[in-house]
Amino acid sequence: MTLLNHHAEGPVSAPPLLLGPSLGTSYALWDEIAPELSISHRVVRWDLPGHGGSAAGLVQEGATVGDLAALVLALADSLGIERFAYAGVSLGGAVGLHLAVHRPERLSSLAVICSSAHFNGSGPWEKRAALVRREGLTGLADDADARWFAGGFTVPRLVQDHRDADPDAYAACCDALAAFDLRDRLDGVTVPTLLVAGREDPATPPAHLREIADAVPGATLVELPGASHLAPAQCPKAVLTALRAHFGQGALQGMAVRREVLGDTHVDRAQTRQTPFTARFQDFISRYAWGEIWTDPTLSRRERSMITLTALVAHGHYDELAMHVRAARRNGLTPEEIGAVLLQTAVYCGVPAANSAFATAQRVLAEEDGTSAGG
Ligand SMILES: O=C(O)CCC(=O)CC(=O)O
Repeated sequence: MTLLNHHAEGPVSAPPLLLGPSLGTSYALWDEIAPELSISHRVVRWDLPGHGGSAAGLVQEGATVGDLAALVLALADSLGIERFAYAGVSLGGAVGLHLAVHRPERLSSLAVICSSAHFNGSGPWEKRAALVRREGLTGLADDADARWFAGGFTVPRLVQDHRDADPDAYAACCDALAAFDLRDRLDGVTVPTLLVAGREDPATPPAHLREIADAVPGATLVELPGASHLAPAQCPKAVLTALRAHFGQGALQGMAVRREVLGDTHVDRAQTRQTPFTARFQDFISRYAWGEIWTDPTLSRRERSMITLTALVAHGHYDELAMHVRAARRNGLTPEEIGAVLLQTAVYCGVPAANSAFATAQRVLAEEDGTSAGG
């Protein structure tokens, strides 16, 4: 299958972040931002069909945002990326909203920039698609600066990309915008969502982003003064700051839970011992184990402690077991309950494993509670 043209940067082991472009542009829209984000993420930016380096034949007349989202998922699949953070501008943002509504299991976090849950109905886009199918893109590209940028700013490369886009693919993308309306699905979005609006954006003014922010539970809205429709190109620093804060949230939240469960002493020690070599691993633990798994309310912290103790016994990780016996006490398990968990591991993990586990737990409980853990 032909894939969307894309550019990947950043460590392959870093959390994936996909960046989507707006109509008429290419992944060059992210030139000022992607290299910065790739310090902490595996950044994959992609081109719309018939734009940049993507084949025009990837979309046909009557295309939908769902079709574009399917192409993005095919790209992610081809790169072995199951779950990813996503940021998109305008049509690229609509793709992100579609994924959040229809394929939430694929998204860890979403940023929708200068975009909307609807693009003012089908009329203007049907007209634009017909114009481009008839006359090509030259006229529209000539006017691009006024639609995309504020205050005489321009990015010649992006305007050139607009001029060079394939008219039929561009028109098919207009068809997708014409049919797009997710307003009545926004209250079901569960992925952490950031909205970024350009105060000077004539295409998707702040009211469009505010409408999403008001409907999506827990969403955050940032409005950028001086930014028009292509905020990542015109105000890259402000957009980068907003994206960093949003996509770094998992690590912050995870660190708070990590401290609650493992205690400040342990976490401070781990932080002090951190080196450039281990920093990525420490960040991964905070963000993923603590920011995603331990924060998931489906199971209580007591239940998670019981599962974790069992898994550590099963694999003979006695140093980690000692740490998690302390965590289990902090999560409310009594010494008797910890003993009952370890007794059960004797059945499912084996008596020698449980024997070592009891010795470890007895030592820790004696230190923690100043008792001999029931003798
Ligand atoms: O180029 C424009 O006129 C803006 C088009 C729009 O709002 C959709 C997009 O940028 O993806």
